[in-house]
Amino acid sequence: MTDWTDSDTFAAALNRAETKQKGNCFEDFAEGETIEHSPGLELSRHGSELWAGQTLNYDPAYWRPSVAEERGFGEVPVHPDYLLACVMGASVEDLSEKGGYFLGRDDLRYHRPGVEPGTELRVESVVESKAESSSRPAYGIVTWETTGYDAATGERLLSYTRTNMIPRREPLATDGAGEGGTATESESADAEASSASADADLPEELLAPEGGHFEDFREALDRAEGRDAAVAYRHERGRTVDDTTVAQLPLSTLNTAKQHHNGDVMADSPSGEIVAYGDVTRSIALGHARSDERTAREVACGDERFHDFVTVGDTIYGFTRALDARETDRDGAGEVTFEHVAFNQRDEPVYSGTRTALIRKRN
Ligand SMILES: CC(C)(COP(=O)(O)OP(=O)(O)OC[C@H]1O[C@@H](n2cnc3c(N)ncnc32)[C@H](O)[C@@H]1OP(=O)(O)O)[C@@H](O)C(=O)NCCC(=O)NCCSC(=O)C[C@H](O)C(=O)O
Repeated sequence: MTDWTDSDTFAAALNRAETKQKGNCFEDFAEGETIEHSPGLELSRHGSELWAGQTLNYDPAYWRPSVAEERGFGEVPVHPDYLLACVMGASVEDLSEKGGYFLGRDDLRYHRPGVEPGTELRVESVVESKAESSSRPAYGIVTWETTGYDAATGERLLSYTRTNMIPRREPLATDGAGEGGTATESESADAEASSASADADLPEELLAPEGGHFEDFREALDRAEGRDAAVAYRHERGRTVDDTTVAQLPLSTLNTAKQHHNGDVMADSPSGEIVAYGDVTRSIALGHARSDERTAREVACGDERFHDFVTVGDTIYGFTRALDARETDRDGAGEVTFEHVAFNQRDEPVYSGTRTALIRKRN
């Protein structure tokens, strides 16, 4: 009788057995196709608190009923970054579980402020475009528009477009040119020269707002007006990425991308180990920025890019540039647009994106 667990027999069995595939390759997506994702989870207060706690997002409106009520929320809503991760999480199995880099996201919109725990999600994506990658023949580049709905009412909660590199089933035939690899010496020399001259490109003065209210951003932007100055500052906090942030947070939002939990597969990838989910990196940087502002509501994000891998042991810091501050007809708040950059302990940017939020005024 065959001993299937004999090591040679088992190795042969593994070699011959078909692997039941999960996820989709580049070839599986058709432009214009609509993909209805499996239902995903019911938003929970526990999940929201886990996400917000681990990413240092401590705005009490997402923790305490009395503060939520003061801010005009019916009950304590789930944190917007957790909502985003849950919408994206439900889409990963169909869109990006095969692996490949999360390159960026555009046009993130929060359609309903204050989404309550207990809301069941329905998530849908449309394949917006597909392109070959000229630098990486083993991958293609796919952009989807994803929308998360309240399953009970059909109301849109959040939407965005995101772009990933997605493995091809069959790598493109190439002449070997442009396959990536390490930077040549002359490229490295160029990089050094450009870094040396980069400081010269910065405005003469980098100004920080006095406080975190709308008026503080308006006043700092007014001060910078007409001068060689920008409103740009860094945040003191850092968060070292650990097993919880790398694997637990994405898995708790049903994100099955192997990059975050399968060290065996990732040992053969460019990072050599598991990497942080882009939305964890982003959420930590936004948490640092929000800790230095009086946020009333998240409005939108755009031009989000993931510049480099984050692995366990890396520390994520935040840098913010205030771009604009506008009066609104909303009582007690004005609208501010920022650019946020997450960077690691080597001062290398790992994420950047713009964000518009309603910022409370001084009473
Ligand atoms: C991904 C990188 C390794 C790429 O770096 P680099 O080698 O410098 O390449 P390029 O910048 O030239 O980009 C390669 C090609 O990709 C196209 N590209 C890049 N960004 C976009 C974009 N926003 N939209 C469309 N196309 C884009 C370029 O044009 C190039 O095309 P081509 O020349 O034809 O090949 C590096 O950036 C990197 O390491 N980034 C970090 C990635 C990361 O860590 N992401 C987060 C973790 S993974 C994750 O979160 C997965 C998630 O759970 C999920 O399921 O999605």
